[in-house]
Amino acid sequence: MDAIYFGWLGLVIGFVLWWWNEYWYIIPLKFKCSKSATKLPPGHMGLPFIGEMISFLWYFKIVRRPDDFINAKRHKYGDEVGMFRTHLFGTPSIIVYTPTIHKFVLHSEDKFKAEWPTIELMGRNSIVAVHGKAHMRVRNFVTNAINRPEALNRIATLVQPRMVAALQSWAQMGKIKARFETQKMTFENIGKLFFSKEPGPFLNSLDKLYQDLLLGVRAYPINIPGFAYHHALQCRRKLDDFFGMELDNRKNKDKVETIDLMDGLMQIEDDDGDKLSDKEVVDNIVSLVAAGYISTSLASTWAIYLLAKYPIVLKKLREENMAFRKGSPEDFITPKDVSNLKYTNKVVEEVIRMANIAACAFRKVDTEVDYKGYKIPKGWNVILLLRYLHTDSKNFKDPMNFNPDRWNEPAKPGTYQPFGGGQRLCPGNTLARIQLALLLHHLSIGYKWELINPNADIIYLSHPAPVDGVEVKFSKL
Ligand code: HEM
Repeated sequence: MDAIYFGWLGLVIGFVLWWWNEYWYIIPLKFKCSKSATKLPPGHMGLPFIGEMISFLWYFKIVRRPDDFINAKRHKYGDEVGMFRTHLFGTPSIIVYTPTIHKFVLHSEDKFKAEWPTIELMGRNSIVAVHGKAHMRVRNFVTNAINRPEALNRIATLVQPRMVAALQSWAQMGKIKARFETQKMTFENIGKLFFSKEPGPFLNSLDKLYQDLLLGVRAYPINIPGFAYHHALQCRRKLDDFFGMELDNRKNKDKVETIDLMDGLMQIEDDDGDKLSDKEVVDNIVSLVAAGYISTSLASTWAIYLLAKYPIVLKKLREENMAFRKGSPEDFITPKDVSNLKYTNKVVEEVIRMANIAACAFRKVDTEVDYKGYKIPKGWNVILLLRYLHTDSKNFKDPMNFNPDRWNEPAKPGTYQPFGGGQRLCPGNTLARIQLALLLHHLSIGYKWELINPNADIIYLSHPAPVDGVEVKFSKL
């Protein structure tokens, strides 16, 4: 009798929990929709509070097939409009996964606002935090500082010595974890390019501050001692102190030469002759380092991994780069050489496509939107699954195959968005591409390497990477 009673009770509780979010979020909206011709996108809102997080984590963390999260939904609800409703990261959300709707969302900044949950860590004046005209203004400064021709020319000159030194030291070690070593090399180059600091104990301490800051960006914003977010805020304050002092030192110099990104941010003037305020310079240099650090180093890690997996690609890459080799493998190449390295540039794109470093982009719906007869409710999140564009066989033939030759033809419009799009298109994309091409040059002409665990699993959270950190045997050619 008891067993039957508890069985029924369990069923009833299960039923209520399963449908709770639907009643809570959807029924009021459906009532509104019934008065208009629009309807909500298909989908399910999951359990109270956690929504569909279990399913998301199941695909991303446990079975490690992230794209099947969407495939399962496509299978269940069909492919009508390229979006589903769900509840993820504590918020009712719409997931979008086709080029057309990605374009619509990325190019409608007035309707879909980029929003960071932990904005204090990036700074309220940072490019990622501001909107509308304020965003355009800061963005102009930032893109100008990074992408001025003289800034890009400097990149090639400044990053190659550290790259060459790092590769030589890897060969001496004989066995490395590429993820760890590329991270170290990237931060040393960022130190040089962005704020002219040489490798050493001080730069290492800044590196640690950034690593902890970035842990806080992905953590729940609980500002209590012992929590990652609280510690990240402390790191942020220390970074503010450092960059504030650096700014004062630079302002007190008689003659300021534009040598790095921070100088660029300090000096550039807009059409009205205005410069960024001190706070704006600090917030933006902090967030540029944060945005460029792990992303660029992961691209390098993936290049090492994929080239080891695909020796035929490495052979072609080597042949092309050998032809551009100057006197010795340690000699540097110029940005002009890079633009002539046609196959290398295809390898760069293919690494970035396969690596899917930024799996998603997030937006908050600012005003209710009707899209092709479907309602996207105000206040919900929109999650753009950038990675899914690159792994969908509708967009790329045999998508899981690392094939730089696919770039003999341009990608179909809207299918390749590793750097996002619209007004928030990554301003560091050229910098990231050039750095990767330079690394590919020096790697391919001077070194050989072999994966120690060729079948290592791939993890997808917080960033995609082989679980062993890409352990390789590394030596001179
Ligand atoms: C392979 C390397 C990189 C990848 C895959 C990448 C990816 C992205 C993506 C997808 C976005 C758009 C996010 C959104 O729409 O919400 C973005 C924005 C951004 N990225 Fe990158 N990024 C990379 C390297 C860099 C570098 C090197 C820098 C700095 C120099 C940088 C700075 C930024 C900034 C500041 C934004 C915000 C732009 C804005 O809000 O207007 N990124 N990045």
